[in-house]
Amino acid sequence: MESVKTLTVDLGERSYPIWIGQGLLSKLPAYLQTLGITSSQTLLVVTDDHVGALYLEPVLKGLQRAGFRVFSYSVPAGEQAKSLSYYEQIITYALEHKLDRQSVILALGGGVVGDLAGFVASTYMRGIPFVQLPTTLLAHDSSVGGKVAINHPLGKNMIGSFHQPLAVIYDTATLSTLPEREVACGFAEVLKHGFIWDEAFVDWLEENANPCRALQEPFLSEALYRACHIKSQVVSQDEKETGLRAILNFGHTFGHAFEALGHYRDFTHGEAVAIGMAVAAHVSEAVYGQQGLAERVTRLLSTYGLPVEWHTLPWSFEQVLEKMYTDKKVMAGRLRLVLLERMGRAVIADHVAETTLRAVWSLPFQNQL
Ligand SMILES: NC(=O)c1ccc[n+]([C@@H]2O[C@H](COP(=O)([O-])OP(=O)(O)OC[C@H]3O[C@@H](n4cnc5c(N)ncnc54)[C@H](O)[C@@H]3O)[C@@H](O)[C@H]2O)c1
Ligand SMILES: O=C(O)C(=O)C[C@@H](O)[C@H](O)[C@H](O)COP(=O)(O)O
Ligand SMILES: [Zn+2]
Repeated sequence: MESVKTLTVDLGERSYPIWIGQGLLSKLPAYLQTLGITSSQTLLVVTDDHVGALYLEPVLKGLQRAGFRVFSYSVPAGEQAKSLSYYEQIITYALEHKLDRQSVILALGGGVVGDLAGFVASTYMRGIPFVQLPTTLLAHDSSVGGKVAINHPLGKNMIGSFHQPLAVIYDTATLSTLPEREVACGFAEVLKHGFIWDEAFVDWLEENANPCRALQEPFLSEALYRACHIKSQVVSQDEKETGLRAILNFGHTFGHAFEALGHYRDFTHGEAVAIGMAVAAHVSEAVYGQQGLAERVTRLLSTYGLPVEWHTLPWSFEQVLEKMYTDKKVMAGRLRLVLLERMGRAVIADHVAETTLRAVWSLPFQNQL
């Protein structure tokens, strides 16, 4: 018997469901109808060339059979697609194909497609609806919460907005084709949700840590459900990051600096954030004195196949620090770092001395583990 897990992102009139289950894409037309989307509305499926080759045709056929007028646009796979150039190309395509204010964008792919297509949706004719159809493990995070953006060469997600989807329809069957590297990347954000919010979830991820079982049920659905639940609770309390939501940025002040310094090529988001969380956990331990916390964070990241070393990175501390100051959390010229006061409890710290950061950065590698 197929089972669909449901969560709700509670945002008043902008509340929406997250449906998680095997084979949901084959029932996409019915899900869209449940959302009140009718065949009088034109659909545009945005995807990338890897995902498109695997899943686009059946999705388009299903929608056409159900009477929808549907177009599709595919961008090259990878972070480079989160650019002004691809943003403009999709807008042009939408205009040429006469999408109007009732049209709906369907983001079929990982976080790159979700962020890019969502940003198109948030700005096309001042905003049209969109639905997230995540196909990566990492996209349990990116598809929920309405942060949509593209990158600028000088900084990550620098051009964007908050635009909530109508729904997240998460077909976990698509995860079976994910490359191993991308499975590991997805666990970076799954682990993050545990580190910042729920020590019992971290315990569970430790007990069940087994890379060979990463995609097996019921482990996978349970991990996704718990991580999405944490994300939706945080977003429901602080949609536009006026306070609490910033904890979802654990590891990201460092991670985004690594991504930008690497021209969005050298590391995936998940890898950059994993190294960033390893650094941030060591800073946390230095600031809050929780013995063993950094060791626990780095061991778990490594177990799930993620990088945790920063001493091999090709940038100096000064280069990294300068890039960190472009972080969106910077306030009045002060860095604001997400740290772990203890496992399962994140805080925002604006008082960490640069000497502390430098000391952590300079730790010999054996002390980083
Ligand atoms: N908006 C948010 O709240 C938020 C949260 C986390 C991350 N993000 C963003 O998400 C992006 C990273 O997302 P990602 O890790 O999903 O990367 P991605 O979208 O680039 O996908 C990773 C790779 O996997 C391929 N792929 C996707 N689904 C597949 C499938 N089912 N089978 C085979 N291959 C598949 C893609 O083509 C790509 O090559 C970053 O840009 C990051 O900034 C946003
Ligand atoms: O949803 C959020 O809020 C997050 O911070 C989730 C992050 O995992 C994600 O990478 C997000 O895109 C980062 O946002 P940014 O505002 O730091 O660009
Ligand atoms: Zn992230």
